[in-house]
Amino acid sequence: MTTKGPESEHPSVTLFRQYLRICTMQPNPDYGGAITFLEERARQLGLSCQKIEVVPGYVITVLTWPGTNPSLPSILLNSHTDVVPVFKEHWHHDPFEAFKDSEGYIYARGAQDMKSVSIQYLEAVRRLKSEGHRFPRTIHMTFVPDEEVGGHKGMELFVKRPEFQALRAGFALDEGLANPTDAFTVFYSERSPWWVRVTSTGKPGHASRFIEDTAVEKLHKVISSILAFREKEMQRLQANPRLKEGAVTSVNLTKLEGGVAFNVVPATMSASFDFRVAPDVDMKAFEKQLQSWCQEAGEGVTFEFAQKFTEPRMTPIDDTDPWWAAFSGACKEMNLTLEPEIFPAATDSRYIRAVGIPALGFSPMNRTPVLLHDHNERLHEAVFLRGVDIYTRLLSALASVPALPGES
Ligand SMILES: CSCC[C@H](NC=O)C(=O)O
Ligand SMILES: [Zn+2]
Ligand SMILES: [Zn+2]
Repeated sequence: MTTKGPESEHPSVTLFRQYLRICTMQPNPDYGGAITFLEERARQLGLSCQKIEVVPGYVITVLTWPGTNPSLPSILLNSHTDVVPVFKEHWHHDPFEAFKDSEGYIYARGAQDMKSVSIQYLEAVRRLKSEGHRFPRTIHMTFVPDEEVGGHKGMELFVKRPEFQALRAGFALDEGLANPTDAFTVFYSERSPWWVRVTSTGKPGHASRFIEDTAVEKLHKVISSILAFREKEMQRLQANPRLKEGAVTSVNLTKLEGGVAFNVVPATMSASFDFRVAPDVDMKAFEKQLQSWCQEAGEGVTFEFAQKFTEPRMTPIDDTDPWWAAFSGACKEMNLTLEPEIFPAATDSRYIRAVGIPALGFSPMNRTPVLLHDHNERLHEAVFLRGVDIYTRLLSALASVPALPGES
């Protein structure tokens, strides 16, 4: 591909790179900078801009393009403004410079997750507006904080607010993942994060002795049970090529804490696990399973949750569903191949679905390696620009879905 000089760069790419330069990295995101940028976009696009502070310092920004039939439920385009931390020494370019190499790859934290999508929404709306289109359904673009640390000060609170109800969302789009093949992945559900800390207590003493009933011995038993379960789920995934990662439950041991000295047997030890529970799992039974793994290990072994989501939902993906028909129909017209899957991690879609709004996770990045949260996160400008084209068609289709039975 020939390299274009900066003077010939597509304005959507320039805007994308400007947004990437705002350092909204956790744990100290420059949310103010992002909001100022979005307010300016609203002004330029002639859209109204609402700001809803759900917790002091945590603002949801909503840009609205009214439809011609405001009595119809709206289309919600959600994206989060925060990004995850970087290990700067592993990057080939400054992660907040949005460097574009001679081939057209844009390197930046947030290039895939998910500042690309935010700008693609905005640029698709800009294009449709400038071409003079109007659609029956209102389109709201929500820009939310806090997603990367769980959304507890973002979307989780927002969906319970009257301002959210007032948007009257009938259908939502949120983030997905890149796909290295020619196809595009679309997510109709997601696994539920369960962060579990197991704490074991036992007899302390001098570390030169064979002390019985130690905290470590019992914790070791729990770890073995959970890692055996991990192995079983992994085998189940590997044995069935039809199963994708999101369809089984995963777990990783992510923290071990305890101990005071080499020669002191500690009275307490803990292990932290990141479970991602598949949406078809009976959650009550699964919690009982956790309980029995702890009980079987002996006295004084307990567990607590640092994160527990229990309301997974599936967005319909059969052709009789009008939203899916509009989404997949528009993709078909563009000759895009879709691969519907369950999102393996967690996004704000889980809160949207849990209040009864169908949502699809979709980030239009094909022929792109999955680099979210990774070093050298990058996106090719051509893939980015094609994404704007794709949203242009998708929004036209979704915002034109006629009144559904029961909608007025
Ligand atoms: C479970 S709260 C943290 C949410 C986070 N989301 C994106 O990576 C994730 O770890 O899935
Ligand atoms: Zn994300
Ligand atoms: Zn992320």
